[in-house]
Amino acid sequence: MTTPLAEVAGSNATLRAFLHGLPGVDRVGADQRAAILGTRSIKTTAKAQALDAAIQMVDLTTLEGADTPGKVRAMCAKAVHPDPDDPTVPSVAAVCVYPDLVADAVAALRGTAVKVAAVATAFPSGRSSLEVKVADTTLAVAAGADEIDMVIDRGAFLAGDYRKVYEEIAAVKAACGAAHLKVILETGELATYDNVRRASWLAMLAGADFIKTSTGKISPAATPPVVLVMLEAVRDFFARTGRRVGVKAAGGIRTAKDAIKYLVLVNETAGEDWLTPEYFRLGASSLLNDLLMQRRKLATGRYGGADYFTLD
Ligand SMILES: O=C[C@H](O)COP(=O)(O)O
Repeated sequence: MTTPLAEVAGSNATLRAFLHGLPGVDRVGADQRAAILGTRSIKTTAKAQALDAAIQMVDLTTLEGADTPGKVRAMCAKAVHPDPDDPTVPSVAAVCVYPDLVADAVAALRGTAVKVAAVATAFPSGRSSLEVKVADTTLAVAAGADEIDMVIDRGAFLAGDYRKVYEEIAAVKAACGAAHLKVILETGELATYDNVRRASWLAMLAGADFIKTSTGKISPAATPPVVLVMLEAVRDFFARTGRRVGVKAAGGIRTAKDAIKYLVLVNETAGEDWLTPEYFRLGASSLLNDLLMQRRKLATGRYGGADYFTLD
């Protein structure tokens, strides 16, 4: 890694040389380390803090073709007051919706600290022209989105056309203006941990504010070893550049137990500076209720039951 980073993106050849010059990921080592960290137990007091931290890091998500303005408004109400009977429960970080529902979410969240994230760039496949992807982003930002979750062109990435992926991310970042850009790698389609590391660096070089595992539409989605590899990438990128990029684990995260495993992974890999909604998010459509149930169980000794809370 001797090329100055400013020169790395000059051509596809320089990008390829840089990305393929990154140290290879020890697959067995990454799997084992993630598994070991996943078994770490934490004290009851730390668990209470971890549950609240996890709630504050949730991007409460609905990404269905059948989404309606009413469903988004209900989700926004839940995002602000996850448990209306318990005002001590913190709000989540953001809601995440399709671009056409941004205006409804913005109206519902006005005056609150909850951000509005929009998936853009022909989510989830990313199969459209750059013009369409930039327009998708521009419209979502104009409607009030604070954050844009874009997908990379996995076809171009897997074909080795890194420059195309870089240019798309840079163009979408420019279209974001003040909005934060989360770049979805769709790790379940990248085949190897080495590719996850390369895609992470490529996204960061192109200007990502966050790197995100998955769309939630492909299996496997977020897994602890993949998130570990991404956390190592943001840590190493920060050491090299002084710029702190966030990580969003998204897709298939359903339980408080799994959410806490990710927080342990963040703490042990990137460090506690990343343990804030500014730098770590959990993208999930149906995690919040389990976090609320476990929180209540810890406070009262009893489970409230899933039907006690409004639907995720
Ligand atoms: O960005 C977040 C994901 O789409 C959520 O996926 P999920 O429905 O598996 O929780």
